[in-house]
Amino acid sequence: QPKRAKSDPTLPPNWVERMSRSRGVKYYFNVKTKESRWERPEPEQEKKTVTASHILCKHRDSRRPSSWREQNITRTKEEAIDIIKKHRQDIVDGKVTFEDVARTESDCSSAKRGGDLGPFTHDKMQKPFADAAFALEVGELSDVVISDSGVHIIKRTA
Ligand SMILES: Cn1nc(-c2ccccc2)cc1C(=O)N[C@H](Cc1nc2ccccc2[nH]1)C(=O)O
Repeated sequence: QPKRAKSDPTLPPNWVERMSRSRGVKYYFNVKTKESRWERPEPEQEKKTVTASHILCKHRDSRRPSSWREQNITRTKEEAIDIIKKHRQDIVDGKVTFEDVARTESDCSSAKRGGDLGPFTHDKMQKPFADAAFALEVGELSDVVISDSGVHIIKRTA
């Protein structure tokens, strides 16, 4: 009889709560899809999606301080905020397009698509990012958004 996964009534079907040995924090695992995620899946997962692009500037305390553009990222969080603010000003001033900045400057692997993340439901992204993205009107540019990944600006595209 296989060990039954501890089923938690407040989790959606097939989701179980686990403990990450390496980080010593809880994470969630879907025994059916084998998907794992840090964010707790909400029972009434919103099916509403937004489509957005972002520019990410990582820093030395980012969840993964490495990217396609820089093997070992050592800038401070404050420096990352300054960099993102400069990008945002250049975009607002019309000196550059969001997509062109994302393509060369973003520390996210979505850079190759001009920062496009595609459509996503609220539960799929880290909360601060999802909250900011879902608060935008289509076409709107966010203020600076801080997540465990680093410092972002977000443009909602649909
Ligand atoms: C959420 N996501 N989508 C892509 C993506 C999408 C389309 C095409 C290629 C990559 C990459 C990622 C991703 O998590 N990238 C991380 C950085 C990161 N952390 C994020 C947190 C919230 C939203 C986007 C984020 N991107 C990385 O490259 O280290």
